[in-house]
Amino acid sequence: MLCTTGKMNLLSNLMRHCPLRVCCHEILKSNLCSSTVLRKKRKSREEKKMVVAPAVNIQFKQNKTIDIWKNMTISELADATKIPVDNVLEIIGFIDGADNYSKPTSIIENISMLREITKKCGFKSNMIPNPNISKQPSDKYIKDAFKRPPAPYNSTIPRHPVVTIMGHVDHGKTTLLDTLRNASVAKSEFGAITQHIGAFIVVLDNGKKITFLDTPGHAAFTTIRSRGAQVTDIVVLVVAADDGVKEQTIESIRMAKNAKVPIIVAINKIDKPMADIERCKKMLQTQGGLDLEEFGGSVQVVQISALHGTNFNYLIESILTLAEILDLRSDPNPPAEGVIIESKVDSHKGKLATVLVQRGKLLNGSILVAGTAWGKVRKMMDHQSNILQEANPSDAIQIIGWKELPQAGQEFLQVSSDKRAREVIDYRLSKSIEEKQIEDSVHILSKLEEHNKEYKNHLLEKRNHRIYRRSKFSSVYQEKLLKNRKNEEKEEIRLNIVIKGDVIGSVEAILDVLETYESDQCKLDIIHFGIGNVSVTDIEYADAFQAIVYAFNVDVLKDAEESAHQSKIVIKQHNIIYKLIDDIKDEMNNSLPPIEIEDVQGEASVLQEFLINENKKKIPVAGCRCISGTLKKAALFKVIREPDEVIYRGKLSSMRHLKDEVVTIKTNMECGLRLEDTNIRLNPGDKIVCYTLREQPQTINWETGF
Ligand SMILES: Nc1nc2c(ncn2[C@@H]2O[C@H](COP(=O)(O)OP(=O)(O)OP(=O)(O)O)[C@@H](O)[C@H]2O)c(=O)[nH]1
Repeated sequence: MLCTTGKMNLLSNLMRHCPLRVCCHEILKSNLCSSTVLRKKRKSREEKKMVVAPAVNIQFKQNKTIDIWKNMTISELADATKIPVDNVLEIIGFIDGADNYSKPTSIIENISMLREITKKCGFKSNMIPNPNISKQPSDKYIKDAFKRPPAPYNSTIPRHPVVTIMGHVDHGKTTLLDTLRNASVAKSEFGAITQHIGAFIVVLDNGKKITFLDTPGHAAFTTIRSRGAQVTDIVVLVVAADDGVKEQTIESIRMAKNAKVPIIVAINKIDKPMADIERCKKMLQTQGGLDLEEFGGSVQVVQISALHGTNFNYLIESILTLAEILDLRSDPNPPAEGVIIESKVDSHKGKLATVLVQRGKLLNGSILVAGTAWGKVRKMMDHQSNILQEANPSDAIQIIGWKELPQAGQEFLQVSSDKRAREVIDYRLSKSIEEKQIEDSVHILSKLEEHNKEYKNHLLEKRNHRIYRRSKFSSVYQEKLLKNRKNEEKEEIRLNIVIKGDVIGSVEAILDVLETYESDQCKLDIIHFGIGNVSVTDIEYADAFQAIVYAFNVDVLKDAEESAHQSKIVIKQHNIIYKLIDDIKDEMNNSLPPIEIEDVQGEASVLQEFLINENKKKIPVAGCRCISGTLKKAALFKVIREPDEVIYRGKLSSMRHLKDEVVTIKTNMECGLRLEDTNIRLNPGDKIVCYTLREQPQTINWETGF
């Protein structure tokens, strides 16, 4: 609401300009205030008149009609009437029940109120639909593009299987893929040259096809997990017959099972003299948890030699049989949908992406969106560089025509036009900025929380230390403290790392593998990851969190190298994923404190306690017999009371044989032992163990994470 002075100023202004003075006097009479108030305010009105009242020439009752609409704002009304917004607000101040409309942004949702205000401004009104409605973001109209709902079964047709090869390092995945790829080239009419596009299709004599994904197996699974999209239909698990089930064999089985993708086992290298097929099968059953067909389960096993191409026909047959059982089908009608398998910038062809079509027919000229990238299909090619006019479900093809490079793992969708693609991208970009802001604040909050926790632990540690020093080294208390400390340490130990890689596929593959290495002893914290050479920013991240930088297939920029040197940040470069993972595992092991191992030197049994006088105090001495090993005075001792309670840990202040102070006592010798803590009383039957401490490095058991 306007203050009375404001109203006065406006009124005086109106009176000067308004031809209907009576009307204004009426307003004055009915809405404003009594003559007493007027008199009181006159002085100040006169003073402020020139300053507050804008010099406007409002032509009231000009009978002009303006367009108005529901939810018009005060400033929109000011624009329509051409009255300065301050004056419109002042006019509103005279209207009963209009108190809510006190700002230029106030929305007038009440239509009769809107008409009243327009009338008071001296205009007639013409009601029109809100012209801004198409410009306003609305929750009801989401500009994103989505997958279509699944097609009914009877409008789908069979499609060929998409297969991923997985297995332990060096078990023959690449050799198998190479032999299959070469076979597919040899079969082609022109014997075209294959190029690596991340996938290839094998066409059989009977016309049946199989698409093999030639990306690292893990990358294909990352896609499944991150997008919820089923990229691969079947996993061929390669196990070397001379090596059996190994760590990454188990990991591959776990990933396939998690993604609910069926497995066919290819026992490879059967040509090798050390090949032990039966041992392999047993290991797959017991360690891998696979129910093999010949033991009554459903997992097919094929024995092959990837090097010599032995039994490839059986492998192909097994894949086709399983595909038939899986009844793989898809909707053949446009628009197309699928997944980006790989993407890169080619120096000749520009931005290229290998995509797997999962649904619909993809034609030249189609407009595609993938994440925040879009493009128009200018050219489609297979792995033999054959130009294609169309691609169908389960086909893996290379596409040229991207405006921006899409990322591996993203789903692509066909949209109706360039305009629609831009609308989707704009929407996704604005949403991703919002999401990034939320993510950043969550990250900061969680880091703050962690910091608070660490600070609390620090206080706890300090407090424990104070109590520890004050206490009389009570052995029971020491035991408890040791236990507490172990628990606290458990919470605190973490390895912080930064990961940089050459392409998104490899970074995702690394992240995916790391996800499977969880340990309660040491938390792995990936504080930052990305694509490209290691830069100063990466070093800054690492410095802030005291992290190690892992560079996969990328270089370290010169200034980043200097910055790392100055801030003593370790950068480790690798070009084999498993070596990098092993290195991280080693670092995790190294960050664990060594555990203390007690090496028992000898044991004594307390026969009787003697109390000797010393400085008017009675000091207990244990009369013992050494029952095993040797007691060494310089070592540590613990006293164990039945049933199994350690009541003292510490040193001896004296060790005597008869009257002599000695440094060792051998088995069967009798002795008098005096503990450093003279408050500990001893009972016959107590056991006194002499031990030394040895530090032993800890290693994490990856099977259990402990
Ligand atoms: N004798 C024999 N050697 C094989 C066979 N298959 C693969 N090899 C050899 O085993 C070694 C490793 O094969 P790769 O195909 O590179 O194994 P991989 O699983 O792809 O290894 P990574 O890419 O390191 O994970 C190579 O020296 C191959 O020649 C086979 O059937 N018989």
